[in-house]
Amino acid sequence: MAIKRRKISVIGAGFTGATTAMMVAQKELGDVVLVDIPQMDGPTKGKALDMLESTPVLGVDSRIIGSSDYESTRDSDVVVITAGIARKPGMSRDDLVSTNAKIMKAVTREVVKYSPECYIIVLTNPADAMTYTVYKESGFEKNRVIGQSGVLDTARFRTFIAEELSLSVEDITGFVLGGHGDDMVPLIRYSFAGGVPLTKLISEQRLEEIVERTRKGGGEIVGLLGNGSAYYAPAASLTQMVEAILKDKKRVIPTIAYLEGEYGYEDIYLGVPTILGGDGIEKVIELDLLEDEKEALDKSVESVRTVMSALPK
Ligand SMILES: NC(=O)C1=CN([C@@H]2O[C@H](COP(=O)(O)OP(=O)(O)OC[C@H]3O[C@@H](n4cnc5c(N)ncnc54)[C@H](O)[C@@H]3O)[C@@H](O)[C@H]2O)C=CC1
Ligand SMILES: O=C([O-])CC(=O)C(=O)O
Repeated sequence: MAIKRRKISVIGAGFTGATTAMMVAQKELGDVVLVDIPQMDGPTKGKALDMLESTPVLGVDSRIIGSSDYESTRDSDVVVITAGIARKPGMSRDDLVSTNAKIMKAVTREVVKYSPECYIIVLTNPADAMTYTVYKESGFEKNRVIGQSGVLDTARFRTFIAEELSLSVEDITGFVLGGHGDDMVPLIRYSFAGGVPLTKLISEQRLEEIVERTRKGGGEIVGLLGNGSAYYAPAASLTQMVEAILKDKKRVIPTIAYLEGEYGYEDIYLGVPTILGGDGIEKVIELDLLEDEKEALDKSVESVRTVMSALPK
């Protein structure tokens, strides 16, 4: 039997969606379908064609098309959802909940109709509550609906630590747990520079400042951009997750996963370390937490539950 080309659909052709489509194509992870609303049909097709015309120069054979018709997404292996509104300065991610929840429901119905076997990765904010919404609307198993926050939040933390120590970003590891909000929990105890605990290399006060900058990392970019939110690092994070699934890499990365008792929480999507591979979230990894770490995570869970309580029933 002939080997089938992989297909990745990206819903929402705005800043994050278009950048993700380009990065996924550049890595030749498969063919890409970029989808937006009918009113954006021309610009969506235009962006996709422009990307396609870059492939001879880049030397990659990914086909890229733009569309406002979900028929084009038929039989996708992975669908990335970036559709919805982004925050502007002065807003919190949680202010997006009601508008984006409606969009998630509409988008999910179309995605499921054409790709009932796919894996869905959700980026749209507030990401924990939106991933929960997509999970409920899709009727998929929990491992097939995955949210993005931890790769990005950890990448920000790693960037700031690498800058502080003048070391390669590659040699900094870390985990950020909890909801994708200002009370996320960067876990210092599980973060290392070349295997050396960060507490041996950076003062407690400086680490606290870096944790605080990480927590507010999204807001820092929103403030600088003035009219939208981050998209290069979010797109790189999504691309890493798509790759982990399509290549069955079994990466140990933080994702927004559905919890059924892990860490003591039930019926919630939350950022936790997971194994991401060919069957989506193959395992939630439970780290031992100290009392203050658990308290910080409880606080983050409270914030996620508050946002969830605003979801349309
Ligand atoms: N979880 C995370 O770490 C991150 C989440 N985000 C979130 O991702 C979302 C997208 O951000 P951007 O791409 O910067 O926004 P954007 O405004 O550039 O793009 C959003 C696109 O979604 C489209 N859209 C709206 N309704 C749609 C529908 N029903 N079907 C298909 N497309 C639809 C819009 O036409 C627009 O092109 C926002 O909610 C943002 O807050 C952004 C960065 C990181
Ligand atoms: O801050 C935002 O609104 C976008 C986002 O989630 C991030 O960049 O972390």
